[in-house]
Parts: sequence; structure tokens; C-alpha cells
Amino acid sequence: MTALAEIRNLTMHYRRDGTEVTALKGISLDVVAGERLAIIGESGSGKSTLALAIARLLPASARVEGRIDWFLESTGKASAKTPPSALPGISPPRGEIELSSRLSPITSIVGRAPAARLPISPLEGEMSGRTEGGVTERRTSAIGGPRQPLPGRDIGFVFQDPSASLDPVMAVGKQIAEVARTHLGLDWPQAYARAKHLLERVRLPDPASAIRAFPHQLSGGQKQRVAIAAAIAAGPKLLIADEATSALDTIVQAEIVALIRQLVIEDGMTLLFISHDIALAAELAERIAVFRNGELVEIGATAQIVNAPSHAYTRALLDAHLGLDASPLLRRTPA
Ligand SMILES: Nc1ncnc2c1ncn2[C@@H]1O[C@H](COP(=O)(O)OP(=O)(O)OP(=O)(O)O)[C@@H](O)[C@H]1O
Ligand code: NI
Repeated sequence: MTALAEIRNLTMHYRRDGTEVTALKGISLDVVAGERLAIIGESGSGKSTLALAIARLLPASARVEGRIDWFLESTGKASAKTPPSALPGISPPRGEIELSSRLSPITSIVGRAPAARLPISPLEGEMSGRTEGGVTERRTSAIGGPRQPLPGRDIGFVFQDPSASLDPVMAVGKQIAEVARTHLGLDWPQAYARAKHLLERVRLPDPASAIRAFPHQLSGGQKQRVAIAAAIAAGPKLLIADEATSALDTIVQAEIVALIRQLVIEDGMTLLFISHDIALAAELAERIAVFRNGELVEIGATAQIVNAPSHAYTRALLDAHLGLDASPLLRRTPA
């Protein structure tokens, strides 16, 4: 198992009305390359904050401690297709630092050689005992080594409300093509060809005409398919779906979950699936992390979390769900 990202002792505070809200408390977990990892927990438990921290999209006022180490190959799928001119006129190392300071105070330290990536557990032990008297590592600049992820190129993001992530006055084909153009350095005809192919892959009916459709001409589920196409247009390593199906009715929800699973497997992506719905998470994920009040309550293989949770809170989540709709969970229970 190779880590795509190692999150260590991540603590995150928002400032609101002069007071600080601690949204994440000392989170340490690995996102394993190629896995489907679900983050579950009730409203306000810090799920979205974790996703934003990983994608480095936190508001500038957010205060971050801890670190996220990335293990992206410098000659990955997306970057291999990316001529230097497609990057915004800067070399990747400078881009990393600029991006970090512009989008969020979190900067990650990536200095270990690829060969040093595998043995993660000794480091974890070392880190957990290392408080360093509250020393904040967030000001440390990225220092050499593999590159930092670029949102849009290395990380695709799908949110709950597709209307919020789609431009209402731009044809959906152009919105997808623009992602491919920006991050893959394609010209417009190439980018449109890719957009059309992506609309086929997300199974939008009649992709040839859908490419010219505007978001308001599509249903909620169709808009979410477009948002997914845009999110994967640059061939990201990591797809983050934050309550991506929560606004959809049950049947469409199941279709979108199946679509996400298929695309993730076909493209060899890593998936971070954020949901308050443990049954939905269990349908899709290989591992589940349970959050509560900004803390990681437990993390484990889906079958273990669902069938033999070690924490009372997880059991309560399961019980609450069993009362509502037991079938998806019961299907997973071994006979
Ligand atoms: N921009 C913000 N400014 C101030 N506080 C925030 C901000 N965003 C989130 N919070 C607070 O941080 C905590 C964690 O919120 P977060 O959105 O990460 O939870 P969540 O698990 O994603 O919840 P939900 O299921 O409702 O989406 C909450 O207490 C929330 O009120
Ligand atoms: Ni959220």
C-alpha cells in the first residue's frame, strides 16, 4: 500500500466573529493511492474542512497546524501530458508556494525520496508522540521533492450542489473543455473532443447536443454528471466527492454512486467520498473514517466498520441508519 497523501496531526481553526472554531483536531491518516476512502460523520464534524484542507482550498483566515505530505509522481498521467507552457507561466515549485499562500496557509512538506514513502507506520508512531510544544509548521515552504497537488489538475472536486460549481451562462461542453485546456494544454478542438468523450463516459443522454446545453436545461442528476465530467477532465489522481449525491433522490443517488465507482476504477483514481450517510459510504468505499466534533473516531475496512465497529459512536451511527433504511447495510453483513 502506497500513500498518496499522509496527513499528520492536522488541526484547523476557523475564525468567526472574533472567536475561533476548531474544525479539525489532530487528525492523522493516510490516503492510500488507488483506494476508495469514505469520510463519514454528522453535520459539523469536520468532513468538508478535511476535504478543503487536502485540496488546499481553505479560506485564508483558516489557521492550520500539522502537515500533509504528498506523493505525486512528477511524471504522472496528467503532468506527462502537460507541456510547461500549460502551467501558469511558472515552474511547479514556485507554483506550489504561491498557491499555498494564496489559497490557504497550509503548506505541505514534501522532501522524502520516493523510496522512503513506503514505511509509514514508524513515522506515524514518531509523529504521534511529537507535540513540539504547539509549534506550527504551516509557514514552512514546500521544499523540493515531489510536487504539490494542483486543484483541478491533480485533485477533482465534486460538491453537493452542481449549480454552484457550474457557470450558469456557459455551455456545459465549454466548461469541461476549459478544464482540459487549462490543465492539459489542449487546443479548443482537442479539448472539445475530450469534453464530448467525457459526456459519453458520464452517460449524459445525447452528448453531441448536450455539449451545447446550458446548466438550467439539465436535471439535477444530469448537472451532477457534468460536474463529475469537469472534475475528472484533467485526469486527477484524487477525486473528492463532498456530499455529491446528497441533494439527489434515491434512484439518481444510486446511479451517481455507481458512476463514480466506475470512473474511479477505470481511471485508477483515488476517491475521497464524503457523506453523512454510512450506508452510502459502505456501498462505495473500501475504508471508512468516522469523524465526530473534528476528531477521527475510528478508521478501518468497510466491513469492519459496518459489522464490528470498535467505537460506540460508530455503532450509534449504524443504529440510526438501520432504523431508516437497513437494506444497503444488511447486504454487507456476512451470512
Ligand atoms: N468558513 C467557515 N467559517 C467558520 N466556521 C466554519 C466555516 N466552515 C465550517 N465551519 C465550522 O467548522 C466546523 C466543521 O464544519 P464542516 O463544514 O467541516 O463540517 P461537515 O462535517 O462537513 O458538516 P456537514 O455535514 O454539515 O457538511 C463546524 O463547526 C462549522 O460550523
Ligand atoms: Ni460538509
